[in-house]
Amino acid sequence: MNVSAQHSLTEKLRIGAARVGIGGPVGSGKTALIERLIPAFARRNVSLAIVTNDLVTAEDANRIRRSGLIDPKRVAAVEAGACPHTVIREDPTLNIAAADDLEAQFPDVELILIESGGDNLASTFSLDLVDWWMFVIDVAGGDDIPRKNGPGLIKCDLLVINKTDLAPHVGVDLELMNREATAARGGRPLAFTNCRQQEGIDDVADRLMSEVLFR
Ligand SMILES: Nc1nc2c(ncn2[C@@H]2O[C@H](COP(=O)(O)OP(=O)(O)OP(=O)(O)O)[C@@H](O)[C@H]2O)c(=O)[nH]1
Repeated sequence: MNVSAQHSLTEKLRIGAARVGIGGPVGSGKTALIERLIPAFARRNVSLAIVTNDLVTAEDANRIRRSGLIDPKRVAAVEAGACPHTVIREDPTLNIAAADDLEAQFPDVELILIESGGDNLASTFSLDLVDWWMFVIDVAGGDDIPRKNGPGLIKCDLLVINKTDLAPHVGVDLELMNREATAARGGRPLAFTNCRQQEGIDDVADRLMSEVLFR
């Protein structure tokens, strides 16, 4: 994490919940990752709230509310009405307001996960909105994705490569993907997950515990 991000994180923690972005292409498994992280944070006694972003619906928020994993009132929906990155980067006002509202309703909240709508590889989060962010790609999108050097993949605090269970079915060499993604990120961290079989989820949760919540 760079110095300004660290500073922003320290400032934010002093006045409220830490805010963590989850971005990535359509269908890479952002909502599935949140559904796995909710119980992982419950086991770690972290008070959680969630903001989802969709284009013109509240589809992802309703899916999480229906899951029974979290109090539905702790899930807020933002309808972007535009390219998803506009409301997480250019003008994050709607998302900041949604997170502020959750904090006002639930003063004990320690961590707010903000899921972007599915976007392209150039999608990034404003540090006015989040303190730390993940970018989720999936194995089925192709093992050439890390070689494309998209800003989302390069700049995020943690790259998550999901759907490892599909690797044998789509001819992806996970070791090669690991080497190329690590090189593209200059050695910064990445995690492999399989949300279907809950693999790698605890590693992601533990990283957030130490890097974001300092616990
Ligand atoms: N095989 C497999 N399927 C997965 C995994 N994670 C998610 N999926 C499936 O991939 C599809 C998309 O997952 P979502 O969690 O909806 O993806 P998303 O990134 O939130 O999608 P958008 O919000 O539309 O951008 C669903 O059918 C999931 O069940 C995984 O690790 N393995």
